[in-house]
Amino acid sequence: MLEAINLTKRYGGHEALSNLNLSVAQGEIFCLLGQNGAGKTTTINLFLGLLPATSGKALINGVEVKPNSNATSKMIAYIPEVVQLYGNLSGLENLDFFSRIAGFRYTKDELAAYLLKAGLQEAAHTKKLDSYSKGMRQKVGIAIALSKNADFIFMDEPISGLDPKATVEFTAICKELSQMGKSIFMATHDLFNAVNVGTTIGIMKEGSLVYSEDTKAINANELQELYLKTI
Ligand SMILES: Nc1ncnc2c1ncn2[C@@H]1O[C@H](COP(=O)(O)OP(=O)(O)OP(=O)(O)O)[C@@H](O)[C@H]1O
Repeated sequence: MLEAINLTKRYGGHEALSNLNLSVAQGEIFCLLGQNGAGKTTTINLFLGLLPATSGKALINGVEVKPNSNATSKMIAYIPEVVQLYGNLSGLENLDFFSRIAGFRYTKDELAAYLLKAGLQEAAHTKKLDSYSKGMRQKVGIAIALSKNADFIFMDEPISGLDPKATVEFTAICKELSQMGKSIFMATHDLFNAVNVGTTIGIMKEGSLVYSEDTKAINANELQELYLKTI
């Protein structure tokens, strides 16, 4: 379970996040919407332990992130908009490198199995990252998350810039991860995709969570109308 309890972040005099309260259960996909500057990335960075909270708590499985980020970082994986990998290494070599950094050693077959599970076709495994599309890079990012046995996966704008086929593939992988019991927390600007992949939708405005609802309660058109009214 991910939890934010009265989580607040100020940068100097500017309150970027105000008393955020939310929880994300096992298998849930929480899609956080909001305009540029609403506080989505700040929220993710607080859970990743990259920033100290001004007040309140970010908890991962009941463990407060900031004083224990060595422990909580083992439970989480992060997929940014552009997954940063080594361009002169192959997908397999990148996965080997990053899983070793996380403390895991896998055989070549095990690494290949993670890449396949993340949807990366075998023919690409030994090609250099420089030749990969954005969608293929993201699949390596997901394979890294799987190889770390991370139960909580944070994603910041993961489908921005993906073509429709890569978006559909990415959505399918997210749903599979959720069925495996992983919790996903995703910041996105894509309302349609949020309704499609999310189990919960949140809307953030000026650092406050102003809407949070089960996706079953709303369709894409209703969400668009609500979003435009809300922000
Ligand atoms: N390191 C920082 N120092 C000062 N202000 C910051 C810093 N990082 C973010 N902010 C401010 O905090 C607010 C929230 O920013 P944040 O990046 O969390 O928004 P966001 O919802 O992720 O936006 P976007 O959709 O553009 O990524 C903004 O007003 C931003 O300018």
